[in-house]
Amino acid sequence: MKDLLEAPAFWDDVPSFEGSAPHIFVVLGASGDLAKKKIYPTLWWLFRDRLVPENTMFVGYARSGLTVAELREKCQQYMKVKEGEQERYEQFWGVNHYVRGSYDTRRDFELLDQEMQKVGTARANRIFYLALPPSVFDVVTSNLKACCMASQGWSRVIIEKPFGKDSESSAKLSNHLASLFKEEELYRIDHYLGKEMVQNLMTLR
Ligand SMILES: NC(=O)C1=CN([C@@H]2O[C@H](COP(=O)(O)OP(=O)(O)OC[C@H]3O[C@@H](n4cnc5c(N)ncnc54)[C@H](OP(=O)(O)O)[C@@H]3O)[C@@H](O)[C@H]2O)C=CC1
Ligand SMILES: O=C1O[C@H](COP(=O)(O)O)[C@@H](O)[C@H](O)[C@H]1O
Repeated sequence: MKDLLEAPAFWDDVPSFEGSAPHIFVVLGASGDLAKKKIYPTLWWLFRDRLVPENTMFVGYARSGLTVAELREKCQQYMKVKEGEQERYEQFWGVNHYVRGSYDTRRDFELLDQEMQKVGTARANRIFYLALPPSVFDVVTSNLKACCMASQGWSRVIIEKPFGKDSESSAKLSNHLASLFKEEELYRIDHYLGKEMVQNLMTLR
């Protein structure tokens, strides 16, 4: 598995990296801990290394009334900006936007959709990252489905663990998501599986 992931030929052949297509990456819960410590730093490093399509916009969404400058300040200590990267770093924040809104109000998701229409084109692909407590996964995904799907491009929803707290709540979440999205539109992430120690479990055993 590790060999496969590391083989350059594997990545060279990936057909779905749409380098010139416009993309909008939305961080829901942008004001939170996961967003500042993991998501924005990772987005910055991908942007810095030109591993996201050139024409990508980022939109943060949360109930807190933040400006992009305030969001930037919250993330600052985790971004690890090195010498010589400042110009690219400014470019990164230059393509960032922020929308204030609640998780259970449809009107706010309509406004998020309007912002996405403003910053991107109709054919932009949309990626939604739920950096949110599991208590709002249901209502947020319902509102995304109702108001925020890409009109011409594709849409994807990414959820960070936990996917429920027992088999019943996990099944409930899975059924809810399956009622809204096709399986290929969903990504479930457990960043711990990317940790070196976890990846070395096979060797350790
Ligand atoms: N922090 C981490 O390192 C990791 C987190 N996770 C998972 O990621 C998700 C987000 O975690 P994290 O960022 O730490 O969480 P936070 O508690 O920081 O929540 C993220 C944002 O969600 C909003 N929020 C918080 N509590 C509630 C609530 N009760 N109802 C509605 N909105 C709320 C807040 O934004 P606002 O008030 O502005 O709307 C907050 O900034 C969780 O599922 C967590 O388990 C997984 C791995 C690591
Ligand atoms: O998933 C989790 O991640 C957080 C952060 O871990 P980090 O080592 O990547 O900083 C961790 O605190 C939490 O216990 C774990 O469930």
